[in-house]
Amino acid sequence: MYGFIVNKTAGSGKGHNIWKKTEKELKRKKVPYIVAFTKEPNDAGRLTDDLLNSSVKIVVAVGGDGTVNEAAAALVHKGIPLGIIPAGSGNDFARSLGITGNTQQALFRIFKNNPKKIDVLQTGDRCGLTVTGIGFDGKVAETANESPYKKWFNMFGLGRLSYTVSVLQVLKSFKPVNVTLTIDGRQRVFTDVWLTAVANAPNYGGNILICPEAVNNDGCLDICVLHGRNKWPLIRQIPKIYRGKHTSNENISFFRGTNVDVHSVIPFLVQSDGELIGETPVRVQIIKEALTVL
Ligand SMILES: Nc1ncnc2c1ncn2[C@@H]1O[C@H](COP(=O)(O)OP(=O)(O)OP(=O)(O)O)[C@@H](O)[C@H]1O
Repeated sequence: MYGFIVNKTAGSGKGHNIWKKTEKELKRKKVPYIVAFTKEPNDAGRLTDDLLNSSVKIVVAVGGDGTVNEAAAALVHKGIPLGIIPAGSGNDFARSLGITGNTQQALFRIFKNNPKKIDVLQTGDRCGLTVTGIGFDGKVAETANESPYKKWFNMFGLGRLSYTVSVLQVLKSFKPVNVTLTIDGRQRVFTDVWLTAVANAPNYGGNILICPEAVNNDGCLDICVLHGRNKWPLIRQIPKIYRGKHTSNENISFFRGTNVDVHSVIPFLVQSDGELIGETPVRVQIIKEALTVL
């Protein structure tokens, strides 16, 4: 039995149409399923907990990164696989697994039932699947999520552009600060840090390849630090950062580890999977093979 958790409001209402398509296909194929609809934030986690107490053998999240994140957090170490039908504006985690926006293909992938164990990020007490971003993109997540244009871009199928517009907005006012990273016990101090990205998957923010080498089942965090007093050298790198080609630059440093503590002189906002989750100081750890995905 499949258990579907559906956020009809994901992608500014795209979730509703995508569920209609999915349901039609399930009925056509006479697939046994139950469905529960989210009504507010955190419902996906609660509804997944309910499904774990039923005869459901596979949980499928129909929504964006927020919905998928909540369902995944409830499935950590439970061994029940998570399938995804992308319906959000970013869909970064789905994309990192190679799941496209084609609903039928996403559903066929679930029916194929080829489970894979992956690592997850733990940021404070929160579970994450893609990237925890500290500093610049914490502010970008706040700006994008509160922006009136996110809804409009979504309506025209241009959800990824809302992140780009937010990046440009935050660039105007953001002030870098000194940051200390302690990676597996080794301390590193950076001046004028814009962003520390701690990744389990290469992409975030609508397919920005911030840590192009990140792999979700290698037991490692990939860490990228953007630093420098002057913003222009970093701005010039933005097109390269989008394509993951920013790997040799004096203002950009990469590290690997299993555990990183991030302290900043002034508190920096922290986002994980696109949701604001707090401020520095923060600890991010990898939890090896904690989630099974389809
Ligand atoms: N019925 C609902 N009404 C309002 N908010 C909801 C509802 N159901 C879920 N939510 C919340 O909406 C938030 C956004 O949902 P989701 O991430 O699925 O879509 P999105 O923001 O459009 O996509 P993405 O995160 O990929 O950009 C989630 O954090 C979720 O908790």
